[in-house]
Amino acid sequence: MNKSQLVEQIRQKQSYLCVGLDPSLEKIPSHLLKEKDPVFAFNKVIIDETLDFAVAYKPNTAFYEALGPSGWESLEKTLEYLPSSVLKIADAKRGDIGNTSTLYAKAFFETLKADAITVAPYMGKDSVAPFLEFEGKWVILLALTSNTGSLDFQLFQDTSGTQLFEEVLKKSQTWGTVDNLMYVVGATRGEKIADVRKIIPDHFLLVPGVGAQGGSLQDVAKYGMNDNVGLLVNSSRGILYASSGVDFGKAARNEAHKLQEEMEQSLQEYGR
Ligand SMILES: O=c1ccn([C@@H]2O[C@H](COP(=O)(O)O)[C@@H](O)[C@H]2O)c(=O)[nH]1
Repeated sequence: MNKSQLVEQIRQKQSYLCVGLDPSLEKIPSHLLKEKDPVFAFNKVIIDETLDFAVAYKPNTAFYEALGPSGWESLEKTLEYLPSSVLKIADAKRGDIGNTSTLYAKAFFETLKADAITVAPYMGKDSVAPFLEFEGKWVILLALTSNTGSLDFQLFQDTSGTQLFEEVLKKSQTWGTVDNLMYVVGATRGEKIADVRKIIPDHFLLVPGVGAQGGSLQDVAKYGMNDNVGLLVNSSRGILYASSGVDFGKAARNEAHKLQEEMEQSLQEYGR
């Protein structure tokens, strides 16, 4: 999915919601455990119920890898099930020396057919470039993450006052374009999104951290929205586990709908 198709979907659905598909066997409703593939059965209901309100889905690969081969199979089936009208993001946080990155890229873009993958920037340009060589695919580079540990390195300032995440943005934006490179910026750092936008006004941001982590959607919209909206805001647990009963699909739908309505309001407020 290219940028204009993504923006078109956002405008059509009046939503920039990304649903995080992070299923764990301990948390999915117990009646699904009798299914042959409980993880896929769970994801399928979540996708069916939220599709009206979401433009992207983000399975975090850890939740599948932890289950061994069957988990990988559930991930494959989930990505296959998602329609081409949504952006399929593999949240895998990969990145390694060049030849290894190429194989990660093949695994996620060619074998699993994801549209986008999250990549860690720490190993530098040659670890990210192989992902950017895949036509029509997206790299989503970690810039300023939502966890408290982002204080350890990402907010570290050099002697000129530049913070590490700012350096990551400044340098890495030359590696790709606004058509194949996005950035992860946590919703828990709402006010910092204004600093991010000073460096990369036009790139899309993938913003996790609303819902279970308590980030503010209003702040994200206020500081992060650009002319093309430029935002994909993720919620995983807040949607997936809105109910642990047989009504989990409807409860997920309600949560996704609530977020979509807030998003629609913000789109109107900022004239997008
Ligand atoms: O900075 C980051 C980067 C990635 N994540 C991932 O997003 C989801 C958030 O899940 P919630 O349940 O909505 O909190 C999860 O997959 C994280 O690994 C992040 O939270 N922050």
